[in-house]
Amino acid sequence: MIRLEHVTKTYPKASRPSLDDVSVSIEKGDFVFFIGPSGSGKSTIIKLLLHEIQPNKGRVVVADRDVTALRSWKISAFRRQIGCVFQDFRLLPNRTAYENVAFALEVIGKSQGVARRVVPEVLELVGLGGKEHRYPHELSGGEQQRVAVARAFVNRPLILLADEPTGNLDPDTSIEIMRLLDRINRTGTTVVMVTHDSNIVNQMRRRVVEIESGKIVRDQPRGVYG
Ligand SMILES: Nc1ncnc2c1ncn2[C@@H]1O[C@H](COP(=O)(O)OP(=O)(O)OP(=O)(O)O)[C@@H](O)[C@H]1O
Repeated sequence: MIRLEHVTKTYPKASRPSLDDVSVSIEKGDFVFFIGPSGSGKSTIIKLLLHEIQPNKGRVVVADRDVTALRSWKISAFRRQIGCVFQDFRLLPNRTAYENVAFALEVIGKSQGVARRVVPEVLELVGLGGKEHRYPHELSGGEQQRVAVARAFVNRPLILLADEPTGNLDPDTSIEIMRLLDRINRTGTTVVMVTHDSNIVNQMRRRVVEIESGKIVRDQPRGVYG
């Protein structure tokens, strides 16, 4: 589902590569944690997968597509296959939970009729039934992240990328969000998550890929934080 082949990324003006000859392969339906110290290159991987940045060397393959060769007019269709969740939720503040999720359908041209059917279903799935009409500021951090997960999942993406999704949440709320990601993974969605949260990694016992100074130093099935 995802392959990095000998990927090197050096940002402009940087003195050393942020990723240095990295190769990793992720199968359909996998659940993978990327861990490592601050600045080790984890978010750079996420940005490469989203085609936000290009590698200097190597190939990035996502959903059987060589992302490095993707034509610009194909980028938005490509990104539709990927749902994203971030540490800071990134909800639209002046739209309700329902509208935030419906917006993800709207931008890909789905009708309001489809939204009326699908959005309540997915909000129910993330445990927000009854809170559809709340604005983000009327929801707790955990609830806001549930909205973000619902928005990421509403198009049933092949891949869910989560960059520190529990970074702003307390331990109990973090576990609830992880349960949700686990459920989504069990529907066949490949989940790639960047995290510093050792509790979560140790509880989930999924594949762990550890990065240090732009290199993979550990790749372990059912790993722990270490
Ligand atoms: N746009 C940029 N321009 C120059 N250097 C960058 C840029 N983005 C990231 N870097 C550098 O690349 C390296 C890897 O950064 P990256 O954000 O991938 O790390 P990370 O592992 O996600 O860190 P954190 O856990 O703190 O989020 C760091 O040394 C960082 O300073």
